[in-house]
Amino acid sequence: MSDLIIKAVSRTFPGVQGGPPTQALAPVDLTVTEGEFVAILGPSGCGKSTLLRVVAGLDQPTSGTVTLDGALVKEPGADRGMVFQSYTLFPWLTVAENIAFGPRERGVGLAERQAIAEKLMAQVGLTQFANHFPKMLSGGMQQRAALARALANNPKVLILDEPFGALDHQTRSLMQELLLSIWEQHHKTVLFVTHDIEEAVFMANRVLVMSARPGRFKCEVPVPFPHPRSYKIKTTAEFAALEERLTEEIRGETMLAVSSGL
Ligand SMILES: Nc1ncnc2c1ncn2[C@@H]1O[C@H](COP(=O)(O)OP(=O)(O)OP(=O)(O)O)[C@@H](O)[C@H]1O
Repeated sequence: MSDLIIKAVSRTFPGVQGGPPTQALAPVDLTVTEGEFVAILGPSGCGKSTLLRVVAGLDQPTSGTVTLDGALVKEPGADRGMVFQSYTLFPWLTVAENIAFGPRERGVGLAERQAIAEKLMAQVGLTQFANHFPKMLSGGMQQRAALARALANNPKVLILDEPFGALDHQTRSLMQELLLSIWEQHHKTVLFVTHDIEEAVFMANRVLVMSARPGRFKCEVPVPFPHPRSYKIKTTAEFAALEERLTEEIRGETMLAVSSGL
């Protein structure tokens, strides 16, 4: 099983210009089993992005370890695909070239990487924009391309940090449905950070709430809705009850964060 195991991971940043160090993350433990979709919510500044950066191998923990499929994570790798809030496509590459970038880096031949790009462009609805450059695309289209690029190496885990945070409400809802349908087809392991409670409940199998900084996991809420899920579940009483519970949990932490000036 290619479980993602986060064991006693903490991160403290050194002080800036003689100031005190910042403990972003208390030691946290989390096991995400293969094929699970886990969403993480928490107040601003509680260390969510820090945790994802460590899992991605973009940052080193102060203590603890991250293992994927038993292998220690030390640096970014093709086994983890990432999408961030800010648009991170290479501006000098077309949509097709952006998506094929990872396979090209791994030495995949031209025909095979073109086939990968075509399949993924069809999946995210960008076939007609294969030769467009990122600046010619809307924000939603850029994030669809970013998602396709993250999937192109067929990663074991998708690491998504507020990927829809900059999108308008309607585009965001469509992106949630797209990601959910991709998950329902491929059952990738997903670690998803968001500020949007509805988004977390709609897509995840399990929602974790982090405490105010230094972040630790405060509570865990399983999401029992069966798949495939329709956007219509958002209007059910069960959905509203989960949202309400999570709102209460996060509200307490956000008030703590604000009162301590985090
Ligand atoms: N490179 C860094 N150097 C110093 N401090 C940092 C660095 N990166 C993050 N921090 C601090 O660590 C804390 C956690 O930051 P992080 O970005 O992980 O929070 P977050 O929960 O993702 O916030 P948000 O929800 O607002 O994106 C913050 O206090 C932040 O200022």
